[in-house]
Amino acid sequence: MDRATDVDPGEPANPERRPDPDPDPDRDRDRDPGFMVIPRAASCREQQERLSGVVKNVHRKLRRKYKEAVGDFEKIWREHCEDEQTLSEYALAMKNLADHHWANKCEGEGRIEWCRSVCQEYFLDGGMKRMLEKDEKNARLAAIPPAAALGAQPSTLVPSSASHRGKMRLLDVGSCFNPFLEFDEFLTVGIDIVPAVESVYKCDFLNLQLQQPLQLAGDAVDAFLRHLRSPIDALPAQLFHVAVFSLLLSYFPSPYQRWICCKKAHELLALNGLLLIITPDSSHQNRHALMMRSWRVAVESLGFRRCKYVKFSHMHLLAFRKVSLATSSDLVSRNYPEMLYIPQDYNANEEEDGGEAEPPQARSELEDDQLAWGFAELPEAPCDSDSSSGDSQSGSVPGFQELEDPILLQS
Ligand SMILES: C[S@@+](CC[C@H](N)C(=O)[O-])C[C@H]1O[C@@H](n2cnc3c(N)ncnc32)[C@H](O)[C@@H]1O
Repeated sequence: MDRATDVDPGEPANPERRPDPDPDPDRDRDRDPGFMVIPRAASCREQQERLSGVVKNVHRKLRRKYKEAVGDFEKIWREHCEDEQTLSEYALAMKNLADHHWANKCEGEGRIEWCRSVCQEYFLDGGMKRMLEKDEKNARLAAIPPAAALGAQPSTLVPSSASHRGKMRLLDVGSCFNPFLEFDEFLTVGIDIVPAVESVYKCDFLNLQLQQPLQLAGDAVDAFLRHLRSPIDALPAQLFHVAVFSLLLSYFPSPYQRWICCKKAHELLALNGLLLIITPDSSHQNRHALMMRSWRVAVESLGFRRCKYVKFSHMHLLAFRKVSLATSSDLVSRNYPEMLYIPQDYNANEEEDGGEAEPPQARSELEDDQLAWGFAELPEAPCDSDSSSGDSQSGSVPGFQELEDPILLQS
């Protein structure tokens, strides 16, 4: 059993501590990794490292099991989801980090605020309308001679639904502590395999069943969402305006599960809905440009188009809009799921060195394919046809210990 889970919260883990001449109810909690109460004596940094250790151990253990079992993910995943003690400790640790260590914007780097502002701009301040008009203009330019296009009239095909009314229906996958619930502009549905708070529904997104879209008016759809019950096993397609994967995809040990998630998000979103992906990385923004390019190609192949990309010091933040109802992926000619890799997928010895590895040096055909156009992948790069302005913060060069799941380690 892992150190972090080998603790009975009802008993001090180390019997040598007894008898206690000066019993302090919080003292054992200070020492036991199973307790998530904020200790008085330990420094903020130590608390944060301990909590992030609990979280990182779960990620590592899952990756290790996946590698050892040579990819029999279904069995490993089932066992993982049944390990309630480990997952509850994980959920508490994440909530504790969010409540006590990431409350300061620069610690969690305002990822939730970023999602909020992207949605505001896109749905409420005319961003979607501008993008649709641009699409239409580009389509006209592609179809008719440029001279004629110069005299083209303003858009007539942009649907009136491009201006949003009512609440934005937001699905937060891996929500843990339901960070979007407090915002009035969203009708939030938070789901997680192990919710840290009651308002989050229990749901395994990997195994979520999809149903036919609801044929209901907007108000009735809202009512449907307000009456969901835990656990959620199935949801109708095209239900949401926004799907958020905040620090979700790197939880999974294989690119294929990340792919399944993106595919499900595509089906659950209405046309022109947004998929927001946030993934940890403390490296300088150019270091994993190839990886981000690769993610873009994979996600776009599902019928999305990237509309925003920002690099914060410790994470990448991407917004994709759903531009077609059909999924266009051709899995025969290109292995799109494999494109959703993360550095940890290639690190065989992460338990020993705790560091981060790069993909193998010898390039595969796939990487060769990407390399030709990969180097230009920079946040808000001019090649990003949909880019609207946005802050792009360059990352600081991380210390060695910050390399793996860095967001969980920063002080
Ligand atoms: C690193 S936490 C991120 C929490 C939160 N979104 C944030 O940004 O702080 C990842 C969360 O994803 C959840 N998760 C992992 N696999 C999941 C799945 N298949 N379905 C739903 N939630 C999942 C975990 O339980 C965990 O709470």
